[in-house]
Amino acid sequence: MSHFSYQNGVLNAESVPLSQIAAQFGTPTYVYSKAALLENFHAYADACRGRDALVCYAMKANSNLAVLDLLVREGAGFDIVSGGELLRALAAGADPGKVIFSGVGKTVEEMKLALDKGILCFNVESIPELHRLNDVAGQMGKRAKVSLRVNPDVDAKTHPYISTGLKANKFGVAFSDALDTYRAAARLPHLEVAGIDCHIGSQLLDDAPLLEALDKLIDLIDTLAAEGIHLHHLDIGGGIGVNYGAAGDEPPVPVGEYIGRVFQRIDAWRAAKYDGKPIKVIFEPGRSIVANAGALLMSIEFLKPGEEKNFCVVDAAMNDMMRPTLYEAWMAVQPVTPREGKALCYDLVGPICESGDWLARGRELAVQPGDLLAMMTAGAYGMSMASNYNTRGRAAEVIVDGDKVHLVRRREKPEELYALETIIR
Ligand SMILES: Cc1ncc(COP(=O)(O)O)c(C=O)c1O
Ligand SMILES: N[C@@H](CCCC[NH3+])C(=O)O
Repeated sequence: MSHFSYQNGVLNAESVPLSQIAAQFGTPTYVYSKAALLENFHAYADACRGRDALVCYAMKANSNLAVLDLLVREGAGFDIVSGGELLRALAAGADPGKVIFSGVGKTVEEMKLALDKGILCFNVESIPELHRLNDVAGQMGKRAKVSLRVNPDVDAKTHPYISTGLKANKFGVAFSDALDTYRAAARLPHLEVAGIDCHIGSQLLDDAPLLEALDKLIDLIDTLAAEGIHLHHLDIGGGIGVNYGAAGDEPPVPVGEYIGRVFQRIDAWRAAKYDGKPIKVIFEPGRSIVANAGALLMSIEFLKPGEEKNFCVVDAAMNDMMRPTLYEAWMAVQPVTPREGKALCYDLVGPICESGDWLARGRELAVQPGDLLAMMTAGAYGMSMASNYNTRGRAAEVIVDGDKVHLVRRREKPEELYALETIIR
């Protein structure tokens, strides 16, 4: 169910008109629906109920503290990729015992911080990383729990920039090297081999590649068990993709169905081969928790008819939402208060000095300067990828809860953007 809908001719977030939010907080503003966030998280959590499972929200998708806090209160764990994300998760009250640390380039300082805070597991991606973590843990008198991120060489059939599980990608340990790498890890005194992990890519609409990767991990767990290396958890990586609403797009497989199929396979395997030994299952969804819970609200500055194209110049830009220019991603754009009248075909562009500064192309819109537009399904990889390019302050963020609106990040002021810099005299 969408928590953004037209009521009395105005697009609402839950029961608040977006026009009211724009009047109160200005534009561009990210608007999130609390009900949608919770519903999306519960699609995972409910499907895992009664199971030894953990949903670790991949906070890179949207790391606003208020979003994290809502998920902490629902029992979420977190998938982090930096020391900064760890501190952010802890600031939101996360239980470090539910935090897993992914990423190919963990620094010594990040490892120290994570060991000090007592995270659940490091998802290690290479042999040099294993050695670094072993050294750091040894110096601290600790044993680090590790899982190897195995690259199962499965085609996720998604955009090449967000496909991560192929041999050509920088991520993980090659499947053919996994056994030797586990043996090496098991010999290191300050590591405890705890699990296995993979993440083959993002925005997967079909779960077949995910299940193919799961089968490969299961085979490897059996091979390891035969060598006396017993794993306690299996982490299958990111979640299912979302429906961005482009014409002809396939709908994503429902989250509950996907998780059901994961447990079916795991149950069949444990009954047949793994002697019914317990194994915790970890999921790392990001996009599917937050994407459709968010919209980017913007105003039209100018309409600029061109010889070849008409441009609709808005006050949001590629620094607020990178997905279109970075991946040629199609994002839905809706007028907040639709007008009667002739629609024209527009490219939606921002004020940044780059031809790549576009948010949508070839959209039929009946609009006037000053009108509000909402970019839909913008809650994931929107604000978290925003920058200050062109010395633009990042957008405000609000969370709507029923008829209440909470400002959860105020708009940056231009003078804050150079406050960290120093002139040399
Ligand atoms: C290691 C890892 N886990 C989880 C995710 C989250 O993926 P998604 O947002 O597709 O659920 C990502 C991002 O692709 C990732 O790199
Ligand atoms: N940032 C990407 C997803 C990358 C996922 C991170 N591994 C997007 O907007 O679709």
